[in-house]
Amino acid sequence: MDHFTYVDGAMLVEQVPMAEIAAQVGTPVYIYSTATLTRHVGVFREGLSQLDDPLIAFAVKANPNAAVLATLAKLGLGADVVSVGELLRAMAAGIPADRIVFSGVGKTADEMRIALEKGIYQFNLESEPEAEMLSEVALSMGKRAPVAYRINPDVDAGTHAKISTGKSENKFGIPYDRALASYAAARGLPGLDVQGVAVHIGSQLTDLAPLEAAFAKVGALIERLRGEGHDIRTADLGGGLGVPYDPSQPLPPSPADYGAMVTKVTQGWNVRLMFEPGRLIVGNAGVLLSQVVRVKQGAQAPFVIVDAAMNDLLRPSLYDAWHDIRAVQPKGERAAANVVGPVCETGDTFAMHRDMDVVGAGDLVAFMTAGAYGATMASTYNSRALTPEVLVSGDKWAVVRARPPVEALIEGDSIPAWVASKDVQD
Ligand SMILES: Cc1ncc(COP(=O)(O)O)c(C=O)c1O
Ligand SMILES: N[C@@H](CCCC[NH3+])C(=O)O
Repeated sequence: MDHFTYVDGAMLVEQVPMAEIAAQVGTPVYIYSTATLTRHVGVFREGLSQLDDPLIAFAVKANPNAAVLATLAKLGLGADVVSVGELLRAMAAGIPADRIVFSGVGKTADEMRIALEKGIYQFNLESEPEAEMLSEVALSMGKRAPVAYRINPDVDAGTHAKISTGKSENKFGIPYDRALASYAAARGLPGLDVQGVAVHIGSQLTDLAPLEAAFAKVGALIERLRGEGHDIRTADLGGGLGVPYDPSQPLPPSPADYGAMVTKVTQGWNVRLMFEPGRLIVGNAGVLLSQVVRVKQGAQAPFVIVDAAMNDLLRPSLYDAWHDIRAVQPKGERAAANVVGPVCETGDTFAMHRDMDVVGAGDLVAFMTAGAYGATMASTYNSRALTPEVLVSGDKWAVVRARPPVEALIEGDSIPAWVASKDVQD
């Protein structure tokens, strides 16, 4: 698989004028590559080429930027959404409702109503009370909701504990052992059309074995459900395939290997297969460009203080995630450094004792593999503005999310009269 590789100040798949973007938009700024997005969709599709009409529903949570979604919509992808906000964003970007699947343990009645009005392809239910609520909402609208149950196969995905979703202690899905009972109960709910089975065991998976084990459990369940008279027509195999973050680590399994495994395991299932890739599509299609504010002496290694922080890219502080950090114009020298942001938290650290390009104040650095779970997880902590986003396509680039004006940093709150009043009260 090809990656969004960055060589001598330019990305391999697409020439990105980093310095020009930094000068015009300012830093920090997320930059996405259309060519790389397109390539990743192609590589994933190619991996699944032995399957009959699979539905590839991009996990919007990985990158909900409107221009990114519109690019993926043009390439024919559907969407996996987990909130009404994501549903509306996906549709506004041109993804049709009949390619949208709604996941998540906490869908509210209002969210269900809107998704039913739009006519989405499938609700992935995660509990019996949720099934009962959806049935009631659908009946009140004179509709039947197309549903699958997401099963929890109790498989260890071998990834970071905070992004593992398929172990019995995780909040996701219905217990595998209760699945037959849950499906039987769902069949008795008149507002539901039970059409499928779903699974998703975690993210950034670097081994196919746990995926294969989970899919085998789905296959066995489909057979038993059919035996009990359920008309199972879909199987949603989720997302989760990992991407390379650290060039010194072995490459994760390729989409071709994944596709071969899926083709083998799902032989004879006779369902429409669905997939929910997120990171694989966008991870290596984006970088976070930042500028070095200053370099400060440290006890063991210098602190390179950059203008991006944990509020812009949370993954290193939340999961100790590793992102490659490269100088846009390397000087040919390397040394150990600690890369930190300006936020008042020790956890606002991108790298410790990292062997990296030597950089100084004013230099641009790129955080690689930042297209997935980057901007989407940003916050305004420390009253910092949300990071702007840029999309590159060939020799064109455009700001696809503007940096809010400084004034916006104090907008939104209101001070009630009793607080504003100068009167001193009790
Ligand atoms: C239900 C579901 N589908 C798809 C995804 C996308 O996962 P990934 O970005 O690892 O492909 C996630 C996130 O882990 C998820 O929770
Ligand atoms: N946010 C996580 C992935 C979570 C996937 C959502 N279930 C990450 O950055 O790796």
